[in-house]
This record gives sequence, C-alpha cells and structure tokens, in this order.
Amino acid sequence: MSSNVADILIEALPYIRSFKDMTIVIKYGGHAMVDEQLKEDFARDITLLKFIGLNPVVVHGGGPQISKVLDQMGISSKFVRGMRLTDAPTMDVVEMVLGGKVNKGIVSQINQQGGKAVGLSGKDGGLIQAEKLHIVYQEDENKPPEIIDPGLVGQVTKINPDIINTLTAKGFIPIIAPVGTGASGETYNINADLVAGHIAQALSAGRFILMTDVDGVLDQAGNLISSIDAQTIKKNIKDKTISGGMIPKIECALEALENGVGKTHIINGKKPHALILELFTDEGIGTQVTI
Ligand SMILES: Nc1ncnc2c1ncn2[C@@H]1O[C@H](COP(=O)(O)OP(=O)(O)O)[C@@H](O)[C@H]1O
Ligand SMILES: CC(=O)N[C@@H](CCC(=O)OP(=O)(O)O)C(=O)O
Repeated sequence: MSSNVADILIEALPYIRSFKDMTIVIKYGGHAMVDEQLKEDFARDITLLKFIGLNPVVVHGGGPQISKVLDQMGISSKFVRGMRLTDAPTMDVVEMVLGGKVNKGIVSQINQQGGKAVGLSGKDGGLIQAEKLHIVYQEDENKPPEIIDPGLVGQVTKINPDIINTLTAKGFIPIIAPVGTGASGETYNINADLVAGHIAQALSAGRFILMTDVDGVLDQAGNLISSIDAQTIKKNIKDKTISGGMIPKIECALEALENGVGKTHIINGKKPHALILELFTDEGIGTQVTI
C-alpha cells in the first residue's frame, strides 16, 4: 500500500469514529441514476457506510425513469412546482416503475456488493401515511395565487419508522420508494425529496444528503453556493434563481433541519463517490443548507 493510500485511510478515522451508529438518510434522485458505473459506485458507497458502522437509509426517486415509460406509452409528463400531475393511469405507472425496476435495481446492486438491502414502498409496515396535496402556485406577485389540484399527489402526514428500525437493527439497508397510503387505503405519488425529509426527521438522522444532477444550489451566475441559509433561499425562490425540482429539495432540507436533523447537504450524484467525498473530507462538496 502506498503511503498516500494509508494517509487517506488514516485521515478518515476521526470521521468514522464520529459517525459510528449514526443514521444517515440519503435521497438518491432519478437524475443521478443515469450511468451503470455511477450506480455501481453508489451501491459500493452505501455498502461501505454500513460496514463501517453507519446506518444508511436510502429514499430513491425515479422521475426521469417514470417519464420515459409514460413517454413510451404516449402519455406526456407535466410538472407544477416540481410535482408530477398524476391521474389514475399515471399513478399505476409511477408505482410500477418506482417499486419495480428502480427499487429492485438498487437493492440488487447493493446486495451484489455484499450489503443486505431490502426494498420497501411507503405501503410496507404502514411506513408512509399521506393525504392529498393541493399546490399553491403564484406565477408572479401581481397575480393572485392559484390552487392547483395535481391529482393523486400526496403529502406526508405521518411516518411510522418501525419497519426501518427493525431492518437496520438486523443489519439490513432499507431502500424506500416514495409511494404512500391515504386514510382509506388510496395510493399517493409523493415527491421523493419530501419523503426523504420526513423520514430523516422521524429517524432524527444525523445527516440528510440529497443527491441530484447538479453540484448543489447554484446562484444566478450558475456558481455553486457552498452554504445557503433560509433567508437567501426565500429570496432566491422569489426571484426564480431557485426553481423547478430544486424547490421541494431545498424546502424539505429546511424543514428537516428545523425538526432536529443534524446536517443537510445537496450534492451532485453524477460525481463518482460524491457521498464518500461529502462525508469523509473536511471541505465536503455541494451545498450545505442551514437555518
Ligand atoms: N438554483 C438552482 N440550483 C441548482 N439547480 C436548480 C436551481 N434551480 C433549479 N434547478 C434545477 O433543479 C434540478 C434538480 O431537481 P430534479 O430535476 O427534481 O432532480 P432529482 O431528480 O435529482 O430530484 C436541477 O437539475 C436544475 O435543473
Ligand atoms: C409527485 C411527484 O412529482 N413524484 C415524483 C416521484 C419520483 C421522484 O421524486 O423522483 P426524482 O427524485 O427523481 O425527481 C414523480 O412522479 O416524478
């Protein structure tokens, strides 16, 4: 082993020590799952975290994967404030794609690396209780806000983390698809960022990491903001510097922090081993969200 490699391993020791038994919730976005090598790297990183004593819990998205299947079926995808408008046929496709190929793909790749991953949706063990979401949308300040009915889109009302705690205590790594159940047993499509934020809160996670396809939160000039607080976030959403899919991400990061989650970062899942670099280096990568 070169001394360089030894130095790197030794440098990681204080982090490994401080992370022991810590729960870390990772939101794995659909845009970060594009490349086979990256997916394998992600599976290896998650397995490594588990073996060195952390408790990783993965909540995955799959927006682009859902859109691709809908497209093949001749159904177009429409989003409002980062939420997919979801009618009944769309809901069937969402549940099929998220719970099927995407969830089981991640499970299988982690198990291939020697981890013990188990796939769940929010229906399993009553994990994600939800209710219908209404979207408040205001195009600009001079217009009154519109209330948009997005169909079978849900918001989380309650997380029952028993199934997660049971699995992690036995050495398993839960991999969660963002589908929830309503009070009458109806199925809801929930934005994966929001699910991940609520799960991070319910588990009082020490770390909450959102992996996406950009380096983090960018400013108006497209430069990375390494740390952003609630006030700047509000301003940047208002002037549309932050838009689309970044809005639910950043809102749930704030909510998680306000409710006891340790530290929250938004990182680029397209960077090889982004997760390890964020956790085990002093500089970190991406954007840290603060309140
Ligand atoms: N200020 C911003 N900084 C970074 N990304 C932004 C910003 N505003 C909007 N975005 C968009 O948000 C996207 C990430 O959200 P999304 O597409 O939902 O990703 P994911 O599938 O990972 O959840 C980025 O690819 C970018 O197009
Ligand atoms: C309501 C809503 O928008 N649900 C999302 C669920 C998947 C998701 O969030 O995937 P990403 O994290 O890859 O964007 C959707 O249907 O696309």
